[in-house]
Amino acid sequence: MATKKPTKLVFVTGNSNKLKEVQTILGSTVNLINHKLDLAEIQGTTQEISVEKCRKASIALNGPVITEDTCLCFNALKGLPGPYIKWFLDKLEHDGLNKLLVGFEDKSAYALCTFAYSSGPDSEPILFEGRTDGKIVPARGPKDFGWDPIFQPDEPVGNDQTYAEMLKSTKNSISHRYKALKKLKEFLTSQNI
Ligand SMILES: O=c1nc[nH]c2c1ncn2[C@H]1C[C@H](O)[C@@H](COP(=O)(O)OP(=O)(O)OP(=O)(O)O)O1
Ligand SMILES: [Mg+2]
Repeated sequence: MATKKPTKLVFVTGNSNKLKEVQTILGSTVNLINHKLDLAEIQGTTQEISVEKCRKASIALNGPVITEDTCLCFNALKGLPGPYIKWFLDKLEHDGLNKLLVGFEDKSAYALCTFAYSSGPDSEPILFEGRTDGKIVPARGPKDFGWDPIFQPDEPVGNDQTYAEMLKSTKNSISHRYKALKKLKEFLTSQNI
């Protein structure tokens, strides 16, 4: 039997760090093509935001696409900033995000990744979620990717490092993104895409 050609997938994102992680996690099974577009993001639930963003990307490119949305949710704040973390991070930075939790004993948080796949402009996007629990801590480690320095995941067991301090390979084995991609990959395989 001939070996299957790598799946060709267009990933619409303006974030090069996301792209790098997705490429590393998917490896050679998928021929990932990046289309850089800064898509407008609506307000609403994570699911609504993800569906709309993917729909817009699929219409813009007139073909099959994947998009990805990342939330950072503080339990003491009932899940906020959630999908709005980009703007909170931009204005408050690492220190300000820590200060949001000063009045709370509960520093727990979770990172939530949602991939959306659309087979074309007329199809309904399908979502794949991955979640990693942890806590918000004062920034530690390299500052090259978003809120990585202030998020200390509960995994691997006994972990005391932030995402930023970890080896990339460790982050990519337990991250919200890894877990969502695993589901997306299973779906693509099952659909022979
Ligand atoms: O693993 C991560 N570790 C640390 N920070 C992260 C991670 N993943 C996303 N981030 C940041 C980027 C942005 O500040 C916000 C998500 O916003 P989000 O709209 O999903 O990303 P984006 O606008 O940068 O790229 P896109 O063009 O794919 O929408 O959290
Ligand atoms: Mg965005």
